[in-house]
Amino acid sequence: MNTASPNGTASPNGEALLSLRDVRVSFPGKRRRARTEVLKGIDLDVRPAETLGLVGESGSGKTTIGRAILGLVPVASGTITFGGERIDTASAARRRALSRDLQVIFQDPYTSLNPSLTIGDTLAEPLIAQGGDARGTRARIAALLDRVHLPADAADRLPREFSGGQRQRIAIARALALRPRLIVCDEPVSALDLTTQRTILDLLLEIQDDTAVAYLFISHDLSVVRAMSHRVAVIHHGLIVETGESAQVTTAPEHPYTRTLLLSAPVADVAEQRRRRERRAEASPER
Ligand SMILES: Nc1ncnc2c1ncn2[C@@H]1O[C@H](COP(=O)(O)OP(=O)(O)OP(=O)(O)O)[C@@H](O)[C@H]1O
Repeated sequence: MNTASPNGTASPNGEALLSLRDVRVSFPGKRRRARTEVLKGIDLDVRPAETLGLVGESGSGKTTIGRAILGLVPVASGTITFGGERIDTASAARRRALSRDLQVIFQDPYTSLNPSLTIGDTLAEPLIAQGGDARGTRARIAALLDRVHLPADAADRLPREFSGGQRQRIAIARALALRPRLIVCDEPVSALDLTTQRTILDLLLEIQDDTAVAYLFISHDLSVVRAMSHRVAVIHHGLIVETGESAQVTTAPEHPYTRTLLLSAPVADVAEQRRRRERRAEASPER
């Protein structure tokens, strides 16, 4: 069975592209030699060409999952496999090779681009690192800028000449440079205003339609996750408490924490705010 998608395509079932099994990550704690376990046994699957939304409150461990997948924090136990290959134990050289297939877009477009490199050089870096020649690299940069709806002359300019939304387009172009199979999108629109958010989200959907790239879409914002994802996983205190089809998780959640998350999501509609207050009061009459 295929699942309905936010962008009209279907989410293919079957073999996962990325799998996390019982993944645990801990950091040094406040007391000497003590460690704080931040991920407490994460199980996750992202299928080819799908968007898995990962939602949870601040500090629940979302970014740490993304960083563990990218090899930026050590995994204490459990396994991460990508395309059938175990990657949590990959060497630095293998990691560099994996960056062809596994990419990331960070939250802050103001710090994620090197301020002293032109956009052309920023986009050329991964292409040259993977052995691209000068002519092919120039053509690919032009195609990437076109792909993210930026003019060709953007290649000669520096990041400071671009707005936050345009910088995020550049970060997306850089992530796409090597035609990855999966992009970890870590809060890719939360630093942007609402109108710009919509255009960046539309761009990500458009790119997925064209390229069948899979996204692990990390956000604290349930409405954004609902709009973007085929399936949604909910994280609470370092554990996945619920995973399911986006519509099901965001309208008829099974876990009490997901229900709380839904009721506390901000809404513009005043009548809906009132209804939620009433539902919250019913859910906890003692308050
Ligand atoms: N390098 C680190 N060293 C120590 N503690 C860390 C480190 N990275 C993250 N943490 C802690 O791990 C917990 C989870 O952090 P993480 O950034 O994964 O949460 P998050 O769900 O992405 O939150 P947010 O939405 O605020 O970014 C937090 O308590 C954080 O302080």
